[in-house]
Amino acid sequence: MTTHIFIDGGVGTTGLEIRERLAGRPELTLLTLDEKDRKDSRARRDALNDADIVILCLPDDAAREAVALIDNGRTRVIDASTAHRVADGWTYGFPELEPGHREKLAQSRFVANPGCWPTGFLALVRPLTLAGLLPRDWPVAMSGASGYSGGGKSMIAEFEGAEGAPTAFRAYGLDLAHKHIPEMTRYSGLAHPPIFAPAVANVHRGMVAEVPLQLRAMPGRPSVAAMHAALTAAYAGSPIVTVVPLAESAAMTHLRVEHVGATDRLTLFVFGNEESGQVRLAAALDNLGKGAAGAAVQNLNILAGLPETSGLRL
Ligand SMILES: NC(=O)C1=CN([C@@H]2O[C@H](COP(=O)(O)OP(=O)(O)OC[C@H]3O[C@@H](n4cnc5c(N)ncnc54)[C@H](OP(=O)(O)O)[C@@H]3O)[C@@H](O)[C@H]2O)C=CC1
Ligand SMILES: CC(=O)N[C@@H](CCC(=O)OP(=O)(O)O)C(=O)O
Repeated sequence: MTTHIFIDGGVGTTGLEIRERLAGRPELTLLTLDEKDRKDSRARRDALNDADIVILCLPDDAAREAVALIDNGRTRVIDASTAHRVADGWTYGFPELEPGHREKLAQSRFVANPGCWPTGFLALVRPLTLAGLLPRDWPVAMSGASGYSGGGKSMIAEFEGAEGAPTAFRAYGLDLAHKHIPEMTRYSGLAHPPIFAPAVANVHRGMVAEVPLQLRAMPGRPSVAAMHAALTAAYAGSPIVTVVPLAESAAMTHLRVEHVGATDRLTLFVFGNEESGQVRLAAALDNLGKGAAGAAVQNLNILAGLPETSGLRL
C-alpha cells in the first residue's frame, strides 16, 4: 500500500528540500501539479483532497487557505508555516518535545512543524524545565545566527543578487516580538516569553542558537554537569539529536554556523564553567534540515507509521 503525498508550495525553498528527501521511496506516491496549476485553487483543492498526507510549504495566509480547501475528514496535514503552531486542534511537530509526544503526534490529523529557531531553543530548554533544573519563571534569553535560506526565496535573492550580499551579519527581531516567540514560550513550559535576539549571516544554510544561563543565581545553584546530564538523558538513543560529551565540548575553541552541514541532525552542546557557575547551552542545526524539511519528513514518517528516519540525511 502506498501513501499519497502532496506538497503545496513544492517548488519553494522548503518544498524542494522535502521533495529531495522523498525521492526514491516506493512506499510513498507524490502527487504534483504543473507549473500553470500550482497556484490554482481548484487544482490545489483536488490535490489536497486526493492526498493521504499534505505538507504545506507556503506563506502563512496561503497555508490557512489550503487547510480551508480540504473538505474531507480524512486528509492529514503537516504545516511548515507559522500559521498553526499555537492553534487549537493542532499538535506541535517536535517529536522529541517530551515523553509521550511522539505517540500523540502519530495519532494526530493536524501537525504544525516547528520554526527553525524554536527547534534549537526547545531542544535545549524543555528537558531542563521538565527536570526542574530551570525554574518556570526564570528570565531566559536566546541569541543566534541563521543561514539566509531561513528567509525563503526572497532572502536568498537578496543575498545572492547581482549586487552581492547586503551584509556579513545582520541582527534582527529588534522589536522583541519575533513570530517564533509564542511557540518558544508555550512549548518550553516557561511562564514568560524569552528574550530572543536572532541574526542572519552570509551563509546559505546553517544555524547556531545559544541560551546562556547564570547558574550561580538559580535556586540550588545547579551544576554544569547536571544540565548536561539532563540533556543527555532526554535524547539517549536518538538517531537525530546528539548531546556532545562535556570533555569534547570543553576542548572546543569555536562553534561554526555550518557545524551540522546540510543534514537533518540536531547537535547540542553545554559549554560551562563550574567555578563561575555559568553555562552557554548551544544548538547547531540546518535551518532547512531539522529546522524545516527534515522535521517535516520525520513527522510524515511518524504519521504514516514508517521508520522515523526514512529519507533523512543523518
Ligand atoms: N526556509 C526555512 O528555513 C524555513 C521555512 N519555514 C516555513 O515554510 C514555509 C515556506 O517557506 P520557504 O520554503 O522558505 O518559502 P519560499 O518563499 O521559498 O517558498 C514558498 C512557496 O510557496 C509558493 N506560494 C505562495 N503562495 C502560494 C499559493 N497561494 N498557492 C500555492 N503556492 C504558493 C511560492 O510560489 P512562488 O515560487 O511563485 O513565489 C513559493 O514557491 C513558510 O511558511 C516558512 O515560514 C519553516 C521553517 C524554516
Ligand atoms: C533568517 C530568517 O529570517 N529566518 C526566519 C525563520 C525561518 C523559519 O523558521 O521559518 P518560519 O517562517 O516557518 O517560522 C525568521 O526569523 O523569520
